[in-house]
Amino acid sequence: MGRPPNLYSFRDVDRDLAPNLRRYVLDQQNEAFKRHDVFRVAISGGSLPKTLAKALLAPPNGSDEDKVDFSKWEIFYADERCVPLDHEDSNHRLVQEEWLNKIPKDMVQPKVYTISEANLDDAQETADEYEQKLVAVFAARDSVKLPLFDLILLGCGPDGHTCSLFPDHPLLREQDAWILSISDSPKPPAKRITLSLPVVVAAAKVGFVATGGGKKDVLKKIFETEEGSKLPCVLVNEGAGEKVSWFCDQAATEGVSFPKRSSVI
Ligand SMILES: O=C(O)[C@H](O)[C@@H](O)[C@H](O)[C@H](O)COP(=O)(O)O
Repeated sequence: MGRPPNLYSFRDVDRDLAPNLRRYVLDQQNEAFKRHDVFRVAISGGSLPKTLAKALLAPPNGSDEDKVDFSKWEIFYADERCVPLDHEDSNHRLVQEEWLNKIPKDMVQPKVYTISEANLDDAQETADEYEQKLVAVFAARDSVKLPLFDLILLGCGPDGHTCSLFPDHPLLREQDAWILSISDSPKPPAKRITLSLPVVVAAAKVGFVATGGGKKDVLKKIFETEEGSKLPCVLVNEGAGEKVSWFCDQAATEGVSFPKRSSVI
């Protein structure tokens, strides 16, 4: 690994973490606009969309750097469950309810790339169809090795999983595909699709959001013990190094002695 990831620990989610997460996401948005006038971001489900809404739907401070321009956002799912888009297990439905539906209607809405509902019984087919959507956006697979997201925002499970990449699962060894299917997810529902590890590691930036006392043990494993060395979150830290930032609260980082920061500025 080159330089280590950044670990931020904030006192309070609403007052400290959310404004810092906003600043971080908008920095990545502004950099992406300079590069190609569009912001391509992938997001997970879990508790992340709620925190993201707190960060991104807050009133702007009036400065140029603080403008969210959803009209140039392209949102993808870092992982998705193979269920209809209006199903209670759908990450898209969760993201809509927690965040997207709350974007003021007079703003141009972001473009959202959802999975196809055509073959949900067949997780591999659903993964292939989603990969084709990425190919159409990021260029043909024979011309680029990997899609380059401007930002991937992820959660971290208590077992150290991220996206739908679970500890010790053979999918972690996949080097070629962009989107993978899993039919034996230990976290229900069993059938899902997920970005592959090489796609996550290739992103310009990767942001994790992990809050609450329930994340304390896994964060200690990820940042401090050899036992954590094969966990999917550790593989992202090792692969992407300083491109990775962890947005945590004090409850989650209690007892973690890895150097912590308390502001992105
Ligand atoms: O579809 C999913 O199950 C999620 O995308 C999953 O990868 C999630 O991000 C983690 O399990 C963390 O979830 P919490 O933030 O709720 O702990």
